[in-house]
Amino acid sequence: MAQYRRAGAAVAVIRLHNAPVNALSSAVVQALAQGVKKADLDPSVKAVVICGANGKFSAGADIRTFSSLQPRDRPALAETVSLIERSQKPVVAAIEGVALGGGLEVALGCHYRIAHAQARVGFPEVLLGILPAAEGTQRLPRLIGIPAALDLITTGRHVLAAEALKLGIIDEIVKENTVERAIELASKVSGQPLGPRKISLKPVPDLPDMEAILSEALVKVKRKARGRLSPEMCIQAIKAAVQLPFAEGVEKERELFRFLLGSGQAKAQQYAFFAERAVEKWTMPSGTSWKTASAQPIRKAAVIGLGTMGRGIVTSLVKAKMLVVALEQDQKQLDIGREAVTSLLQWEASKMQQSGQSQDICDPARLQFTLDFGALRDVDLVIEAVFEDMALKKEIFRKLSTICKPEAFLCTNTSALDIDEIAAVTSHPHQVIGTHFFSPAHVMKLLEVIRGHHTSPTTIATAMSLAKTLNKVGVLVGNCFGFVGNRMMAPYVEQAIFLLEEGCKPEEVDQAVEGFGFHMGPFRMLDLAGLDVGWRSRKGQGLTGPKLAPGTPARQRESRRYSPLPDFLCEQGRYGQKAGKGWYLYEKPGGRTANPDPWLYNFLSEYRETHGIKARFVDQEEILERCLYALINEGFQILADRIASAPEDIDVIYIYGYGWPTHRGGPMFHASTVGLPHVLSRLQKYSEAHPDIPKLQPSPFLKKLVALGSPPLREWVSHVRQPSSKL
Ligand SMILES: CCCCCCCC(=O)CC(=O)SCCNC(=O)CCNC(=O)[C@H](O)C(C)(C)COP(=O)(O)OP(=O)(O)OC[C@H]1O[C@@H](n2cnc3c(N)ncnc32)[C@H](O)[C@@H]1OP(=O)(O)O
Ligand SMILES: NC(=O)C1=CN([C@@H]2O[C@H](COP(=O)(O)OP(=O)(O)OC[C@H]3O[C@@H](n4cnc5c(N)ncnc54)[C@H](O)[C@@H]3O)[C@@H](O)[C@H]2O)C=CC1
Repeated sequence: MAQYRRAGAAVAVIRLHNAPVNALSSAVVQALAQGVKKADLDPSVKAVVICGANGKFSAGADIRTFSSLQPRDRPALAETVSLIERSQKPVVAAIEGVALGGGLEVALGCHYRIAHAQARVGFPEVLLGILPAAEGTQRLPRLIGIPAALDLITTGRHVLAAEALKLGIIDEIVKENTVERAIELASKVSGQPLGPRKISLKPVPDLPDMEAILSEALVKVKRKARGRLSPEMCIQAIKAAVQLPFAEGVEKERELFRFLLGSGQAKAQQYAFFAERAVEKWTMPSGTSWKTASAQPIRKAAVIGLGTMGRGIVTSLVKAKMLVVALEQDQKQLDIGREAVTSLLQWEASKMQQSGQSQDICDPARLQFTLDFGALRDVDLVIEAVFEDMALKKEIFRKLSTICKPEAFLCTNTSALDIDEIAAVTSHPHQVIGTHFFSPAHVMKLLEVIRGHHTSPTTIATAMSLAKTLNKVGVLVGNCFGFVGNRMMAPYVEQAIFLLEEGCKPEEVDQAVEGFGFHMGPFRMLDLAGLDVGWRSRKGQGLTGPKLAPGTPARQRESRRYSPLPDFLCEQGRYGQKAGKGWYLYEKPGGRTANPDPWLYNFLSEYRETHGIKARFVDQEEILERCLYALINEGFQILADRIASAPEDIDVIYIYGYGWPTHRGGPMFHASTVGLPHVLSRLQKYSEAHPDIPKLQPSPFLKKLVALGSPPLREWVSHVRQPSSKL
């Protein structure tokens, strides 16, 4: 928990010990406090060093214990941090690996801080829905000033040792032997006055425009947070550091922490933290899992197609220091792709430079642009990102099967198509897998990994490991049209469009959804993605266009309600942002500011008139419930079909791929929070009102869970019927 030893004659070393990240459980905190007291009482000890086992200082408070914390609990960690600072003997923090959250608070209680060059420090609490509650919001501003403290505490970003030194968080960087150097320093400074080293005694560095800085920060976080409480509370705590003496500031910090802890958002964000880690531990319905399958190393990869997705995928691979072959269909597209990739890599390099990281990512020797499939002979893995066209994809995979080495992994970035159909044209279907990146692929953290019927565990392990290498979160899912993410998106978008027919404006629907916390409402999202994408898919399915049977009613397909509104927009060339008009009007083609469009209002009125629809007022509650509960309902069906193996998989996909607000924990977590009987009853109500919309009819699995008394989310999958014909 915390080992106490003597180093030389006069220095005591306290080593935090709680694998894997030295989380500060109450036992660790207690042992740390005992160590500090013991050193203080021992006259032969002249100085103390605090460090962590396994090359890590500490990743902070033990998040797993938060669910059992009562809002009234006194944070023992804060008392220990004070105890360290009050020590009569100099205490030096030797920071290796990470000092995050409570870990950094412990370090700030120390009188000196030495860090290894690769160490990272930060206050990520805001990302867990809380704030640094062991006096961190009061010490950090005193140490580094208000603007830098605001940045660190409200974003939760990790800071590398070099930046931490510049900011004044640490006193010294070492390249090796961090603990030994800390022991040397401790010996050297013993006997020196400690007053100037106690951060709590320092004033917050004054600035003439302090009020303005704090108010601007508040406006900024409110705009970005979309209903998330913790960033705003962090600012209030920092404000207390400016306005109140230390002890009163600490009281305020505790009060805000208690409020956040009881808010429900903290629970959702902590669930999301563990869900992200749980999805790494994938299991196939056969029982094969991450424990037994091993990934193959990928040194050289190829990307086919350098359009919207391919260029971002290439950038991600290059950033991860892989050798990359980038292939296009003709010289013109190759030149366009090369230019796009080069500028993305330059942008990445400048970002890395700003954060003090090395930026040798643009090394041209690692990247080869070609039109020649022969250049793919020795690659370990290929990612196909050509047009969403089954015939074209099959042609490519047939070619890959003959050209690539037999052990190469063949991945497709298709957003919805059947992985098995693609795999069937190759001679190694067990090495074919879906790797569904999200746009922009070099930014978005999600990688939906789709296993086909024949995909081998090694192929899955390799794709999941690729996600990690690319600094993404891989989620393994089953094969069906749209997989998990896009399959759930379909009923959500469908409801949004039906709501327009019934009387809403696009901005009303978007505002309701954005008010819930989404980055973007459905119509802004559709305009960004391009309306032609869905139009092509609907034409392919015969829902519109030349394949549509003559005489098909305009608003019905196979006795289900259908809205031709998006088809009509596409027929008018209103493809969204790229065309300068879609559901909104933009300042120019490619413009980004969505303005309400009077043309669309007229168009909607005429459409309603033509089809005899009487426009009605739809309130925010109905907008939200119809869009979100239709999406969640599909999530239950996906669990029942065993396309996702746990609700956490769905939630992580929605948080990282579709901008679902983290403070609401993901769609399935949200359903568990509002209560399954409530979701069921609302779906029942809406499906009775709209019997021609099958996606509003409650999933039998949701009904089953309600009948079982709504068990907690972690038990849902144990109630899924086995086995499923899908697998
Ligand atoms: C008692 C009441 C006190 C109230 C006072 C409040 C005091 C505060 O101010 C509150 C806090 O400290 S909150 C904690 C702040 N710290 C963090 O958010 C760091 C979270 N961890 C990380 O970022 C990465 O794990 C990290 C960068 C550290 C490592 O990343 P890796 O990719 O190498 O490894 P992971 O797979 O993420 O993690 C390995 C295993 O460790 C578990 N874990 C990580 N941090 C934890 C933490 N702080 N508490 C408990 N478990 C933690 C993680 O879940 C994973 O476990 P398994 O999934 O079982 O393997
Ligand atoms: N655009 C998006 O937001 C997302 C798209 N996807 C999927 O990714 C794939 C690619 O989509 P986008 O990048 O949007 O398409 P895109 O139209 O922007 O780019 C496709 C590229 O493939 C190239 N290409 C076509 N045939 C080729 C061939 N025979 N050999 C080499 N290159 C060829 C084209 O020249 C073009 O540059 C599709 O399957 C799509 O469904 C997946 C996730 C998101």
